[in-house]
Amino acid sequence: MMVIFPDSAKMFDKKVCVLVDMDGVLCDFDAGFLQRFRQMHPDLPFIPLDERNSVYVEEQYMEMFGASVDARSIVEEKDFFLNLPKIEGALKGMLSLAGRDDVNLFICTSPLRKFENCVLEKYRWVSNNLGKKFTEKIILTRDKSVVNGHFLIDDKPDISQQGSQVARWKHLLFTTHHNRHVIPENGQIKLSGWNDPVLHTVIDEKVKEINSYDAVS
Ligand SMILES: Cc1cn([C@H]2C[C@H](O)[C@@H](COP(=O)(O)O)O2)c(=O)[nH]c1=O
Ligand SMILES: [Mg+2]
Repeated sequence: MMVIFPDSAKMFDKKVCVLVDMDGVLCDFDAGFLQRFRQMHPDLPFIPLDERNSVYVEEQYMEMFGASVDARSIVEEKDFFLNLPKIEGALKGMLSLAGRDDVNLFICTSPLRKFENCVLEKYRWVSNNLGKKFTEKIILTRDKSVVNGHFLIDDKPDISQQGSQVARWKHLLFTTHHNRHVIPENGQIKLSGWNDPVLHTVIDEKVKEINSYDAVS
C-alpha cells in the first residue's frame, strides 16, 4: 500500500499538527505483555486486561508479586516491542488522518531508557504495521512537552503535566485497558478508540480556527 503524505513544507501553517503516541494507542502494550507473561509463567496468576489500573504494567505486577517476578525484563527483552499487537482500528485511523490534506501527522513515542531493542523495534513495528513511509514521521522523545503540535493522542492520563515545558498541544486521552475509568481533566478530551468521531470533529474545528486567522489578517 502506498501512502503519500501531502507536502508539509508548502502548507505547514495551515495544517493541523496531530501527534500520535504508540504504546497504548497504535500498539497494544498491555496485551503484548500479558501474552508474554503467560507464556513465561503459565502457573502464576496474572492481571486480566480489564483489571489493569496503572499506566506502567510492571507497577501493578510489583504490587501483586513483589520482587519475586521481574516484569521489567519482559518489556526489555528482544522482540517485545516488535511483536506488539495492533490496537483495533489503528491502521484505518492512521490512514484516515494521513489522507487528510489539512493534517500534518506524526508518531510521537517515548523509548525505554534501556533503548537497545526498543528503538529499532519501534521503527520496525511502524514499518511492518503502518508502512515504511510512516517511519519518516516518528519523533522519539522522553519529554513530549517539547514537541509542538495542536493535538497529542496519548493514553497516559497525566502526560500534559509531565515534561519540562507547558505542553502546547491539546491532549486527546485515548482509552485503553489501564485508563478506561479515568475521567478526563485539565482540558483533555477522551477518545473511546480509533472509531470515535470526536477525533475528526476536533480536527475540523481546529482547521476552521486556523483558517479564520487568515480571514482577519
Ligand atoms: C505501558 C508501559 C510503557 N512502558 C514504556 C514503553 C515506552 O517506552 C514508554 C511509554 O511510551 P509512551 O510513548 O508514553 O506510550 O514506557 C513501560 O515500560 N511499561 C509500561 O507498562
Ligand atoms: Mg502510551
